[in-house]
Amino acid sequence: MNTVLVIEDDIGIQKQLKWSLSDYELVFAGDRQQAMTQLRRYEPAVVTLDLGLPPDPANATEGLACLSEILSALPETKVIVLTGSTDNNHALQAIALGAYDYYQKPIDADVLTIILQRAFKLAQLEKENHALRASSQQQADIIGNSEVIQKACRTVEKIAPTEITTLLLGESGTGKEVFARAIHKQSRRADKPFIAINCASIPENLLESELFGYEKGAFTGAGKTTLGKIECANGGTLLLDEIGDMPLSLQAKMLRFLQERVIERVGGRSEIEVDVRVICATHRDLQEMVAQQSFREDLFYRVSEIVLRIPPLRNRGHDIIIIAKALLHRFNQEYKTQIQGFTECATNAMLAHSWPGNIRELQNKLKSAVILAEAKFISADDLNLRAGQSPVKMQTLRQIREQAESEGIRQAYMLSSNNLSKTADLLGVTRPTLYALIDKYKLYDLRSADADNGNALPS
Ligand SMILES: Nc1ncnc2c1ncn2[C@@H]1O[C@H](COP(=O)(O)OP(=O)(O)OP(=O)(O)O)[C@@H](O)[C@H]1O
Repeated sequence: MNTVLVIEDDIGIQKQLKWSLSDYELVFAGDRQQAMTQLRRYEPAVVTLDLGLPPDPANATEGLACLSEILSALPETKVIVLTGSTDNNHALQAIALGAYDYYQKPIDADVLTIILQRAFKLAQLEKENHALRASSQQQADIIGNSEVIQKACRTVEKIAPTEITTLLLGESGTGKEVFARAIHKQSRRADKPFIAINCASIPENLLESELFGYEKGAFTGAGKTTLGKIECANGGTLLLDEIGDMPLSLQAKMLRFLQERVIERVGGRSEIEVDVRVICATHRDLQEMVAQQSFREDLFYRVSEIVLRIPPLRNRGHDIIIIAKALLHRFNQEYKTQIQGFTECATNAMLAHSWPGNIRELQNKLKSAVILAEAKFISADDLNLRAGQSPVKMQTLRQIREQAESEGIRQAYMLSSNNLSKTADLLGVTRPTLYALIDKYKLYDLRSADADNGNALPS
């Protein structure tokens, strides 16, 4: 049942509303202070507000102040202002301040119900729109349409809302940190810190104090109490990158933190509780390290409650080209160049290369190609790749067809200036078919950009 906050000091009207709006859960407030308490407690999508509130019920001053306070606390709230029958000016003032609608007393339950229904419908649409934008934004960093990447993205969507400790496995440069950020962004911790620490890049003797912090005087040079990365991530997410490189001496302390979610700063005596979601990443074979006793078995099971394998770039088929195009666009902007694309030889060479350094290697090659290229199209030579071989990885006919379809949709979309109706016309399909294809290939950014153009999304 939808909740409506009714801000009304007249007990008679409160009762009348309770009786006539039985389809809603009504919560009441008689003045501004109570209103704000109820607002924080219930976060209702819709509020009705009587402008004549105590201590000055004959005027609208308190009601208008209450309206401003509501909208600055929860700007999405739909506030329906209830006014006296001759109170047109105040009603307009309220609309100018951001009220959703106004309604003149005496109350007619049928009319008010219609206004409420519309307000809830709009609130619901806005919420869905935000979610859609957020999800296309969140996945926007992980570029790629290949089956393996889409599967990994689906796993991210499933694990993000949980608190499970995730282990990201993948070769160097495959995007483990990008995936860790995607999990964070889609979790309830999204507006809290995301802190990453690379266990391999910090000298063994410093890693403990980097992670756990230290008290003033804990060692020579410890001039003031300093928080470690774990405490800095409190409320948010901590990425322990290259966990396989964590020295054995520190692994026991890390295990205790993961089990009990308490830490002790170096040189400290008290236990500090922390609320941190942990994601670990490594390119090492942890199971092999357990077998060789260089990684604690109990820690291994703790960090790998769920394992997500990030596929190497060479297994992502045509994604190589999609990522290369996205990077080219970025570098064109960064270096103010106008390279238009890749020669056919360069495309084949990229598909044939085994990319041991994965996306980082692709980035580096492209960056220097963009800076050094002398023509409008980047050649295999510019990329320092051997030209002309055919792709190493054979794809099934279905994969080839799906990739072509998804690329064709993007091309038509670009040609029709980001307008989905025109895209559908260009492709010779109906709008519903196009939407179904966009869903199938998860091209959600097309939908949200189209909404920006003022076109309605299908329900
Ligand atoms: N799918 C992707 N699309 C575009 N860029 C990506 C993608 N995945 C990763 N990148 C980029 O590639 C680079 C390497 O990614 P990242 O640092 O996440 O890899 P990693 O696996 O954590 O590497 P390492 O193991 O060396 O720490 C980053 O600049 C990142 O922005």
